[in-house]
Amino acid sequence: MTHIRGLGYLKVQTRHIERWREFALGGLGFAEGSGPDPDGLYLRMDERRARLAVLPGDGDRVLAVGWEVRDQYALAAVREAVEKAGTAVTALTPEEAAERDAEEVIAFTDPGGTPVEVFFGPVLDHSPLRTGFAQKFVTGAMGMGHVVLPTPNFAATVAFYNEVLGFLPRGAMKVGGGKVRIRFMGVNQRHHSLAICPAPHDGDPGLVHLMVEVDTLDAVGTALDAVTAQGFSISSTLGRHTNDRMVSFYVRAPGGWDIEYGCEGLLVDETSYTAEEITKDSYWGHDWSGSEPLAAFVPRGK
Ligand SMILES: Cc1ccc(O)c(O)c1CC[C@@H]1C(=O)CC[C@]2(C)C(=O)CC[C@@H]12
Ligand SMILES: [Fe+2]
Repeated sequence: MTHIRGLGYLKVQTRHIERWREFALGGLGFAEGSGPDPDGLYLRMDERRARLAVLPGDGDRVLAVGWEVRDQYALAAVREAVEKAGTAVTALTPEEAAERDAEEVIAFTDPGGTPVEVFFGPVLDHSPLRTGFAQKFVTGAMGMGHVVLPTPNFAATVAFYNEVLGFLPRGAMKVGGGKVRIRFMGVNQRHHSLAICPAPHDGDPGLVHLMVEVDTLDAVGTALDAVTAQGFSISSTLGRHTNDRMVSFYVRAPGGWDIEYGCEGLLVDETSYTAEEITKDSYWGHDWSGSEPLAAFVPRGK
């Protein structure tokens, strides 16, 4: 049983805030939101003030992966489980929680080095949402999307999410000549809210990709045209994944990680689902041959 309901927010730092602004607003059709840092880029997808926060800084790295729980009791249960597993937990101050638009937040680092936050009580923004292509982002009970995290401690990281945080296994795919498996995990009807990938190091950028889902194929195609026209590098062409049936493309964000932008993701029925092993990432498409190397997979110093 997991208390975690979905991916709530993602906070990243970048050296390229102006390029990020063009990318997210004109290219991906996020709506501009609001937040505490006047120089920050706050991106709205729904009735939250910001789902994706991009803050200017001296590097490109993930600052927090925010997982949402139902209430204060669920948050206390998560805190107890993480502490019992021997991981130090920080309870953020009410001021720090308010900065994240949440009532209460705890923070800790996972075995791969990713900064994790767990929160309840998101603050809502009820003003009309105007997305760039009049598309709707698929969030709600499915959370904001999924993240793929790199880790140099693969087994420990997978065990932490499954056994301490209670993420449900949602299948795997062999990589690296069959020696290791990428592992997918879910907490709601979205096939995966998280995937864990073996990587040579921790540290920057600490992300492989963030997937966001929209309600129409036309919005996916429109975003693909827009980021292409803006000169962003397409890491993978359009394709349909075999596990979550998502039709998506991947585009390189400033900072060396990707945004996956898709539609038509599967709804998992837990009464019949069993964890599968896929042998192809996609039924068609998803040509990665033009991809610039993902920073998470390039050994340090190269
Ligand atoms: C296989 C798969 C199914 C559903 C997804 O949402 C999804 O992101 C993936 C994996 C994509 C994966 C990646 O993100 C980094 C580069 C990878 C490891 C490849 O080189 C092939 C599969 C790619
Ligand atoms: Fe993905």
